[in-house]
Amino acid sequence: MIELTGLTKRYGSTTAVDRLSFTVRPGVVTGFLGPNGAGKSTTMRMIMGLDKPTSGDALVDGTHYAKLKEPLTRVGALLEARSVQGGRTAYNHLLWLAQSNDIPARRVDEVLGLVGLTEVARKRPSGFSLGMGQRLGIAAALLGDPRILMFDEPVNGLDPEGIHWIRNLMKQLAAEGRTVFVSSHLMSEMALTADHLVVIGKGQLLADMPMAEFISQNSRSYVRVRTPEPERMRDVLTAGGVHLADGPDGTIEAEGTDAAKIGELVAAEGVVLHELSPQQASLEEAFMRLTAQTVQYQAGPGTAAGAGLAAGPNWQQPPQTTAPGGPVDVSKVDVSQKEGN
Ligand SMILES: Nc1ncnc2c1ncn2[C@@H]1O[C@H](COP(=O)(O)OP(=O)(O)OP(=O)(O)O)[C@@H](O)[C@H]1O
Repeated sequence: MIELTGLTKRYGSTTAVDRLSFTVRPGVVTGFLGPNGAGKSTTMRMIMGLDKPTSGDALVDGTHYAKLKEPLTRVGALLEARSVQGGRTAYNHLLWLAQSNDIPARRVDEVLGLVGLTEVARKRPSGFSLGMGQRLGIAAALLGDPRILMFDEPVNGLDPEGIHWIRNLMKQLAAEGRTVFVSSHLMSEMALTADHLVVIGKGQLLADMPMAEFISQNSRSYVRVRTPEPERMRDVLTAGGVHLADGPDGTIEAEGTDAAKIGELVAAEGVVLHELSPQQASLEEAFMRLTAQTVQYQAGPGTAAGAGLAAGPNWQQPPQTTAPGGPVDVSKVDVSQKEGN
């Protein structure tokens, strides 16, 4: 278990992590999301004792990482900045780590096999591709067979087969009852991997809840309708009490009702439909919507994000999201450092 209590980190006038309190529990994959600069890496570094909190606490299994004896057997981590001694072979790098934590040498061969690097075990990591480097970092994290695993952007540089592999690996590690905490920018990947989400923006906690709840709380459900008779259809549906919004490419988005009701209303008036499809928001949409006002580095006009396509031009303001420790109204999160836009 990983427990954060009021964890805060300031660099001069920048508050990178702002009173974060949450618990990462065993048995599920917990995704850690936030826009660029939200404070994910800083949080993970503090959990690993690599950065000292300005205030607050980060505990792994009830203690500080720095106080763990043979830490690799308790916590395995792949952090963004990997430190692999260029002169050592992959095997010797892992062997050196194993020996420093009293881990038997045979475990080195095991983890090399597990991550698919057996054939290059005697090669130096300086010649490795980004994906191979990630695999070596994952091998190091798994070396001590720890109960707690943290991965910062683990699929970075991996090919589709590698991404598939790490997804299954994480699920398997969680199914074995381990604590698995993973950050990623790839929403589609996170949606397939994580059961639970912790979302931060500008260092503050925005959400801490199961994936399904996060998507339903932070997204709008609607039915997409396409018709060659838009005016007639608008009249019929509006008269039927359905709220309508303009969608892309001449589609109409009907809110607050289901496809069956819309079908019945238009059929009664003989309006022709070319499409009637309920829309389920994706994790990406829900994430963009929740964090829209906490994004530090934002694209300018003319890009998808700058044009507001992420949230959709007709979307309402984000709802209040309840996080442990109190509700956070994202519209009130400090946006004073926001750039551009
Ligand atoms: N060593 C440092 N000195 C000064 N500022 C720092 C330092 N490390 C991080 N920051 C700042 O703290 C904030 C959080 O950075 P952090 O790297 O933790 O965010 P992140 O969520 O991991 O971002 P990304 O998704 O882009 O990796 C940023 O504003 C960053 O510029």
